[in-house]
Amino acid sequence: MSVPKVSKICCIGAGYVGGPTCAVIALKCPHIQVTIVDLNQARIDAWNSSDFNLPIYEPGLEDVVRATRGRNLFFSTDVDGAIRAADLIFVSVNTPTKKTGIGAGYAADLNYVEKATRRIAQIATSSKIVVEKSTVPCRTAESMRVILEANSKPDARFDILSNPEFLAEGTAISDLVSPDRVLIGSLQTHEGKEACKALSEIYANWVPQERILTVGLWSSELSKLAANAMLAQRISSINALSAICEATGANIDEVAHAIGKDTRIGPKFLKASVGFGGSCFQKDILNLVYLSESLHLPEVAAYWRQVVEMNEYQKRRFTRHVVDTLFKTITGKRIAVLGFAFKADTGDTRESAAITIIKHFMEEKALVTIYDPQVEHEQIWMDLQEVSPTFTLQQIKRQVQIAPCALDACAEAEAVVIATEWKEFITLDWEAIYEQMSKPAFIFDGRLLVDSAKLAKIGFKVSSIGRGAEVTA
Ligand SMILES: NC(=O)c1ccc[n+]([C@@H]2O[C@H](COP(=O)([O-])OP(=O)(O)OC[C@H]3O[C@@H](n4cnc5c(N)ncnc54)[C@H](O)[C@@H]3O)[C@@H](O)[C@H]2O)c1
Ligand SMILES: O=c1ccn([C@@H]2O[C@H](COP(=O)(O)OP(=O)(O)O[C@H]3O[C@H](CO)[C@@H](O)[C@H](O)[C@H]3O)[C@@H](O)[C@H]2O)c(=O)[nH]1
Repeated sequence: MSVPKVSKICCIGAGYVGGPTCAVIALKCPHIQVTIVDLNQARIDAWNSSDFNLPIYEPGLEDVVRATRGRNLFFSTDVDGAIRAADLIFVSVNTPTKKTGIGAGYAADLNYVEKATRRIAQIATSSKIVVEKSTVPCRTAESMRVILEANSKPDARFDILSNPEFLAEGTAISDLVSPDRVLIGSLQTHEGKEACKALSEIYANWVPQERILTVGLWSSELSKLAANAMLAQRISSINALSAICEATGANIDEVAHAIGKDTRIGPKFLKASVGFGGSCFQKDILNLVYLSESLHLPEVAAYWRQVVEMNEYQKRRFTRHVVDTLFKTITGKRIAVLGFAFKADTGDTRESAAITIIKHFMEEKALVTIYDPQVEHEQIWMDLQEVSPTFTLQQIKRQVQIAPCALDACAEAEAVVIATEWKEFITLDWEAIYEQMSKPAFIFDGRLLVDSAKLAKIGFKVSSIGRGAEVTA
């Protein structure tokens, strides 16, 4: 068997990964027709919208879609048609943490992956390369293979590859255009290696060969969980140190800079924060914890679980510090929360630290005003309802407001909390904000974003994560 020729690609799942990933493939491979399909009609309509009001906010994404949509990139709800036509199918559906049943709270819910796999087996009338793009537990490809083989038509054979995605939201397009590496896992059989070559050739249209790593299937699957666990572990480590800094007068930025200069450690992912968020870190570590427990490795499970526990501690510690500083009560006090997304340059709020912090503020009966430049208001209400099921939406709205700009959010507030590292918060008219706030005016910088000395000069009482005593004028 020779390397299969790929002229048509189907991507199942038009979300944060499927959309940008396959849009960039379409951009870089004009000779390949790429169809991204989803069951969610509203999402597909947004991808197809005439004013390019795309379902996700990602810098540079609109330009890529403008250049390719209708040329060799198509969005559709015709899942079966796209499966039938494709030579290669990416499975890029969601794999959230299970909420109920065996492994609830830890294991990945593989229901969406299984449904997509069964659909492929049912519909395909010719051979396909099926690529796991979703983040899945180690050996999921084996389950996919069994399902596909048990249900396939006589002329259809399937080769399964693992090709985890490493893009980060907010920088997805540059990560995809210039990835640190592309990882492809395959069975080490002749057919597996040929399928791997077919996918490598697609990436080779723009990714240098030395950055395309080909490994075994299980190594590829595990590497994705491992990469996220290692990245999150760095953040929990620096956040643990930030607590020591606050208690001793050391400065976490100085510590991070000093240790990051060691080339064995490196400077990235050492920014102390109010806690990591996003749809991946927590989910993937919990998945690794579950995997370790399933493999009867309780010490390994406990080690990784601690990364998530430290993150929860950091969020609790931050809220407690706000309450303590505001004279041990925030009941009825106005608090402006700047930022609701889990990081800057995205409208995504999944597992955002802001959600947990605001929940704690609501429990303390504070009056919260939120401003975020990208997050849809409906999303904020949905997130707050989900995190506080004992509150009705009406009750939430009595305590929480959403402001159209940062200045409005801060008006008459007693404290400003910076929860997301949006650049625009650095250059706000802080003097005007100070004028409008109750005094003493507090700022709690959960992202080490603003110039605390400058703000202290204006009159603010500034408190930054991982910095000793509060900076005041
Ligand atoms: N978000 C990220 O930055 C990121 C980065 C790397 C990897 N991942 C992983 O990629 C996967 C997808 O993540 P996401 O953030 O894009 O999720 P998402 O929820 O944004 O998108 C998944 C999409 O799949 C669709 N879908 C589910 N089942 C389907 C089916 N049977 N047929 C057609 N469509 C179906 C859903 O409607 C949804 O639109 C996850 O496993 C995630 O862990 C995410
Ligand atoms: O030094 C840092 C770096 C990040 N964060 C926070 O950590 C979270 C995650 O940030 P980031 O990793 O940049 O964004 P994600 O989009 O969640 O990307 C991660 O998760 C993706 C999904 O698996 C992977 O593909 C990426 O490689 C991995 O970086 C965010 O809340 C950040 O604010 C910090 O607090 N300090």
